[in-house]
Amino acid sequence: MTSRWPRRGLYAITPDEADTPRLLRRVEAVLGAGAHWLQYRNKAADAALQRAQVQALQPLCRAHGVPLIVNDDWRLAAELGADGAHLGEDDGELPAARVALGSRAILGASCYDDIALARAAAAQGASYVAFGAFFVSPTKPHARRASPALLAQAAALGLPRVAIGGIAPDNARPLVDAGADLLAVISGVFDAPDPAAAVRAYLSCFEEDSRHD
Ligand SMILES: Cc1ncc(COP(=O)(O)OP(=O)(O)O)c(N)n1
Ligand SMILES: Cc1nc(C(=O)O)sc1CCOP(=O)(O)O
Ligand SMILES: [Mg+2]
Repeated sequence: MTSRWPRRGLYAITPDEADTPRLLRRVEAVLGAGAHWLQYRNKAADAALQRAQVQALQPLCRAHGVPLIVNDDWRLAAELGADGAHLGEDDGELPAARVALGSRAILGASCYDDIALARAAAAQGASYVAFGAFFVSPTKPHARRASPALLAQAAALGLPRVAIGGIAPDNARPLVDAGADLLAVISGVFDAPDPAAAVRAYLSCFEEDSRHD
């Protein structure tokens, strides 16, 4: 996984969008502006719509050289040949997902505010560990909160560290400074008045020479 895809950057996550042509237009703008990874997440869609939307997103992601990661459902990811799956605490077992998806797939694990979960996920074949929420999330206002210190603690795992939860262009840089490799964002990108400009603002947080001291 680590050699095929970028290890740093913006990890855009789709909003709950029922209209598939509109979803594709929204995602196209975000990938065209330089987002590095895409997660398909639609908590409001039934299984048929999820399947159709993953299939619709696959050629778009391929055209942009961006991996498509399916939220929650590793079986769907495996069946459709997606680039990976993201699992939270209620989404099944990482070892089974790893076997089904294969060694080259991206397998993400939610670790919330818990370094022990991250150590266990790494031992069970996760490709990255995700911590959050770092700020109040408009998408998930009741998400448990994580401290940036976790990002430094997780460095020893040797896996990309993903930060999520209420991340905006103006609060993201301290997370990158604390060790976040990928910023995972829904509303800050897709609810922005200009999503492409928002993507560029997040990407600037990774630029060494634009760093504020
Ligand atoms: C990159 C990333 N990190 C965390 C999550 C949250 O996963 P989960 O806790 O399973 O919650 P839902 O997304 O399923 O509501 C994620 N999806 N992506
Ligand atoms: C899906 C999700 N998981 C979280 C966690 O903390 O694990 S926070 C979150 C929502 C992220 O959306 P936004 O960028 O709009 O805050
Ligand atoms: Mg989940």
